Order: sequence, then structure tokens, then C-alpha cells
Amino acid sequence: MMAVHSVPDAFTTWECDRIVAAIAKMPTDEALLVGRNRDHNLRNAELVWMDDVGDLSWVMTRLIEVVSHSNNQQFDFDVREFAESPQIASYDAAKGGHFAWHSDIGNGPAAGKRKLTLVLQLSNPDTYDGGDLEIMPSAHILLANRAQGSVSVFPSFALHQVTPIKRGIRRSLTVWAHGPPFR
Ligand SMILES: O=C(O)CCC(=O)C(=O)O
Ligand SMILES: [Fe+2]
Repeated sequence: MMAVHSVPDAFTTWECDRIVAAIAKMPTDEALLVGRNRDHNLRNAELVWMDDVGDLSWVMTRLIEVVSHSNNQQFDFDVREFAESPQIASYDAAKGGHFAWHSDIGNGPAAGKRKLTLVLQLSNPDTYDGGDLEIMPSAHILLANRAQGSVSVFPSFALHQVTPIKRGIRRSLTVWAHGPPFR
């Protein structure tokens, strides 16, 4: 069954705060969508690519462990590499932050090989309203754990969205695991 694999305490709140502090100094890109379209009806967020930030290699090490464990526990997909930098997104209520229903499998050389999507909740859920990550791995919509430090892993083809944020700022880290196309 293609559900969502949830890891409640993948990172501590202290670790999440360290990641947010490291990216706070970086200039942001306006969110580019799969296929590099800009469409604020679909997504409004600001992005930092983790590979552009100074030493966060400990984060990548942990992300690889979590994805490997989730894949072994639940998916058993043929995943072989992390072909793209993790992305840290900020959704700001003051800017209409959201991301409408989409799948992460795109047309580019890397986006076309996405097999698993991992999302880490970087923000304390008491500091924002809305901004829910909803995932539809089958006919039902699942609400991702909002707890800071929790991780949700799901097939990259599954539709998912971030509902409009109503108060505050929500930050998330997304990383994809890649492999040969499904067949
Ligand atoms: O911010 C999130 O929770 C999801 C991000 C996302 O879906 C993506 O970057 O493709
Ligand atoms: Fe996505």
C-alpha cells in the first residue's frame, strides 16, 4: 500500500532551528516550479537551495538515513541517488504563501527521475496557521504531521499541496530520491 511514511522525530527542534538560522542569511529565489514555470496561482514561496548554504552536510547525512529507512520499511523502490539539492521553502502569510495540488515528477533530467519525496517540517506549528501539507497517495487526503522535526516521505508521483498559510511563516525542507523510471 502506497501510504505516507511518517517519522515523528527525525530532527530535534534545536536542529531545525540551526537549519533555519543557516539559511536566514541567504538570498532567496522566488519559487520555481517543476519545469521552471513561474505561476503564483500554483505556488508562492521563497526558496533556498541547501547546497548553496555553508556546512550543512550533517543534514544531508541524516536525510539519506531517513529516506533509506523509509524506503526499506515501506516502499522498496529502486532509488539510487540524490540528484538535486534539497530545497528549503518559506511560505509567508503576508505574501499569500501556498502550493496547489501537484506531483513532483517533471520533465527535466533530474525531476523526471524523482521517486520519493521527503518533507521535513522546520517550523514550530504554534507559530503559523494554515500551511498544511496534504498528500493524496490514494483516494483519501492525508494530513502530514505538523510537528517541528517530523518528516513525511511519499512517492513523488502522489498529488500533494500546501494549503494557504493564514498567519506567520512556515518553513519546510524538501529532498527527492531518484532512480530509474517506474515500470
Ligand atoms: O513545503 C512542502 O511541504 C511541500 C513542498 C513541495 O511539495 C515541493 O517542493 O515539491
Ligand atoms: Fe511537491
